[in-house]
Amino acid sequence: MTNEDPDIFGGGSSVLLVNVIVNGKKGSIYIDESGKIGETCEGTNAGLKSEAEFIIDGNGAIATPGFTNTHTHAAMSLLRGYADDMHLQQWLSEKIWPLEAHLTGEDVYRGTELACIEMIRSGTIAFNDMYFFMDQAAKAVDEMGMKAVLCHGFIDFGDEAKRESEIKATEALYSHVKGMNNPRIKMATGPHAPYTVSREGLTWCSEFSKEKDVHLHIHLSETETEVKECIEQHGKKPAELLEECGCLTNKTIAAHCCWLDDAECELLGKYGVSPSHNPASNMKLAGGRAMPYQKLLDAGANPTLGTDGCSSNNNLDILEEVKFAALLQKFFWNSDTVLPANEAYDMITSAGAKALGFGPGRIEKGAPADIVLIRTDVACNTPLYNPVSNIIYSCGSNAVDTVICDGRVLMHENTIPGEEEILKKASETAFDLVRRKEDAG
Ligand SMILES: C[C@H]1O[C@@H](n2cnc3c(O)ncnc32)[C@H](O)[C@@H]1O
Ligand SMILES: [Zn+2]
Repeated sequence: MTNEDPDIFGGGSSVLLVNVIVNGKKGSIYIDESGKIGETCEGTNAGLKSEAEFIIDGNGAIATPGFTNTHTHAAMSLLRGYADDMHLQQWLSEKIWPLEAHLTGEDVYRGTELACIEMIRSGTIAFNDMYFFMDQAAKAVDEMGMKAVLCHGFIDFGDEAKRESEIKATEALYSHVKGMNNPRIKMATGPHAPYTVSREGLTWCSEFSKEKDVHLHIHLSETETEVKECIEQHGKKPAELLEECGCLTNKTIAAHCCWLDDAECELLGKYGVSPSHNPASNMKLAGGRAMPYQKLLDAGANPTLGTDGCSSNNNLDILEEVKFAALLQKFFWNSDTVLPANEAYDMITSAGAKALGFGPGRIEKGAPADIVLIRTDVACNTPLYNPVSNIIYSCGSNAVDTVICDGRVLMHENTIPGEEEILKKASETAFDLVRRKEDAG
C-alpha cells in the first residue's frame, strides 16, 4: 500500500481502494466524501482514479466489512490483568466493584481510548458498551472515529434511592448523546442483569428504551447460580422475567445467554433479540456452559459476538474471539458442523451491524464505508483458498492493515495516529487508579 500522506486520516475525502478482493473478486471500491460506498467494480477502474482524492493500493488485500463487538466494557482495558483466575461473583464483588468505586471520568476517557486502539487493530469498527461516566466514553469514541452504542450500567440492588440516581444517570446520558448529534454514537439503557436490578428498574429501562427508541443492553444467564436465584426470588426464569418487564425487543442485546433453556431460546427468537456470545470470558470465568447458538438461531434470534471487558478476556481482539466462538460451539455441543466459518463471519459483520443498527454490515453500494483490509501477503493467509475460512480460523489481527469507518481512515499500513501517546496515558491512568484505591485502604 502506497499512500503516505497523513491527511488520509482526516475523513471527509473521497477514497478509491484498488487491487483488493471484494466479495470474492479482484476489484476496487470507491468511497465518496459523505463516507458511503459509491461503487464497487472489477478491475482498477481508471475513471474513478481521477475523481478520488486518495488512492489506497490494497496490494491484493481482502476487503471485508468492518467487525462489530456487541458486548464490552471498553474502559475496563485499564483493569487488564488486575484480577485473574477467579469465579465470577467473587471476581466482581471482591476485586472489580471495589476498584470501580474509585473510577473517575478521566479514567473512563483514557480507558476507552485504549480500548478503541485495541479494537481498531483487530478490524472492529463498532461496539456496544456498558460502563460508567459514559459521557467520557462518548468523547473518546467521537475522537477515535469509531461507532458505538453506549449505556450507563444501571445497578440498583432493589434500593429505591440508588434506582433514582441510576435513572438520572441514564437520562443525563440520553441528553448528552442527543446533544452530540453524531450519527456514529448512540445511547442505550443498560440494566446490568436480572440479579442486580429490581423489577422496577428493569421496567423503567424497558419503558425508557421504547419511549426514546433506543437499544437495551443487559447481561443474561451468564451463570447457573444466577438462574437458580432468579427462580427462587421471582418464581421465573431470567428470560421470562425480562419478558414480563418488557425488556425483550428487537433492540435488546443480551450478553452471554449461556444458561438459557429451550423455552427461553424461543422467547428470545420470538422478540428478535440479539444475543451476544462471549466465549473467552465464559471460559475464563468458568461459566460451565456455552451459549446455545444453534437453538437461538433456529428460534429466530440474531446471534452476535462480543469480547466482554478486558478484565475477563483479557483483550478486545474480535478475530481471536470469533475463532474461540467457532471452536467452543463445536467442542461444547459436540458437533463438528455447528457455527461454520460463514455463520461465524456473519456474527461479526451483518448480524453485529444489524444488532446495533449501523447499516447492513456488507460491502455494497450506498452502505456506510466500514471496510477493513486484511493483508494476503502473510503466512496466515497462504494459501488463500477461502478468504472467509482464513479470517475465522487462521488470521490474527497482525494481518489487519487498514481500517475505515464511515469513510474515515482510522488505521492505515498498521498505523493509528496518536497511538503512542494514548498507550502512555492509559498506563499512567491505570496505575493511578489502583494507587487511589490502595490509599483509601
Ligand atoms: C457495568 C458493570 O458490569 C461489570 N461486568 C464486567 N464484566 C461482567 C460480567 O462478565 N458479568 C457481569 N458483570 C460484569 C463491570 O465490572 C461493571 O461493574
Ligand atoms: Zn459484561
